[in-house]
Amino acid sequence: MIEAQSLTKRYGSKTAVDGISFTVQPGKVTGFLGPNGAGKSTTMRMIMGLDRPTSGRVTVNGKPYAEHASPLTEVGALLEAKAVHTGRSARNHLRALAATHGISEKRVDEVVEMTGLQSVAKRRVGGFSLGMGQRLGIAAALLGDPRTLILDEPVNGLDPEGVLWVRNLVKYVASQGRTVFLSSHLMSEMAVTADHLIVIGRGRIVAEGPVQDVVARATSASVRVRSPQAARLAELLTGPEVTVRPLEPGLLEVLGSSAPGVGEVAAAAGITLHELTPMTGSLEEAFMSLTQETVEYHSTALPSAGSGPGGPPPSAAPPAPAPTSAPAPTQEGAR
Ligand SMILES: Nc1ncnc2c1ncn2[C@@H]1O[C@H](COP(=O)(O)OP(=O)(O)OP(=O)(O)O)[C@@H](O)[C@H]1O
Repeated sequence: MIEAQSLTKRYGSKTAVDGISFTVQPGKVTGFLGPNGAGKSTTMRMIMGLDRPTSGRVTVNGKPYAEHASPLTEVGALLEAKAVHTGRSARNHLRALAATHGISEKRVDEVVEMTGLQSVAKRRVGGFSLGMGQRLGIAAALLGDPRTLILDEPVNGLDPEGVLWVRNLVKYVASQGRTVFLSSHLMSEMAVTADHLIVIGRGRIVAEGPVQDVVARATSASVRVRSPQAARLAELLTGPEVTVRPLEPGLLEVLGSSAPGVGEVAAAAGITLHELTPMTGSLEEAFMSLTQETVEYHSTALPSAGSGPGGPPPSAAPPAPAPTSAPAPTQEGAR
């Protein structure tokens, strides 16, 4: 279990983490979300004793990290989102780490195999791709078979197989009753991986709870209903608390009612339905709505594909220098 009480970190005049209190429970995957610069990495570094809180405290399994006699078996962490640049091979890197913590060579082989590094275990880590470096970082985090796993952006740079593997790994680790705390900017991945969420913005907690609750509170549910008598149905449904929007001929979006409610109204009026679908918001929508006030690093909207003189943008690169009238992305505030 990780427990933070009024945890605060200031760098000069910048308050990176602003008096947050939270508990990360064992037995579930807790996702840590927030826009760039929200304070996620700083919080994780304080948990690992790599940054000293300006005030407040954070403990892992009841003690500050540094006070654990055998920290690697207590907490495994991946905090650097880049490969370790070293002339050592991956296996030797893990062996060295294991040796200083009294961990067996057998465990080194186990984590090499678990993370899919067998074929490159003898290669110099310096030549690793981002994804292989991530796998090595995760292997190091797993080395002590820790009760608590902290992963900062673990899927960054991983291929789809790697992303799926991380998802299954953290779910498995949590199912063993261990504590898992991970950050990611990939909302779709977090939605299918985490059980519980802590969302921060500008160093403060803006939402916390089970994933479904966070999404339900921050988005509005609606009902999609398809009917050959859509206009008549819209008339009957519309009321002080119910809004109906036609999406296309014969298809309505109903806000303020439920699928059973819409079905009852239709049945009472003898209206035929071809579709009745409850729609819930996505985690991405919830995240945008929860953090819109706290985003420090804003991007400007890009022109839609094909609208500029050069046609669709050639790649995902930002439009700098701008080929159209769109200004280049701005950065507010300094990191
Ligand atoms: N060593 C440091 N010195 C000064 N400011 C720092 C330092 N480390 C972090 N900050 C600032 O603290 C704030 C929080 O940074 P942090 O890296 O914790 O955010 P984050 O949520 O992990 O962001 P990202 O999603 O971009 O990784 C940022 O404004 C950052 O610029």
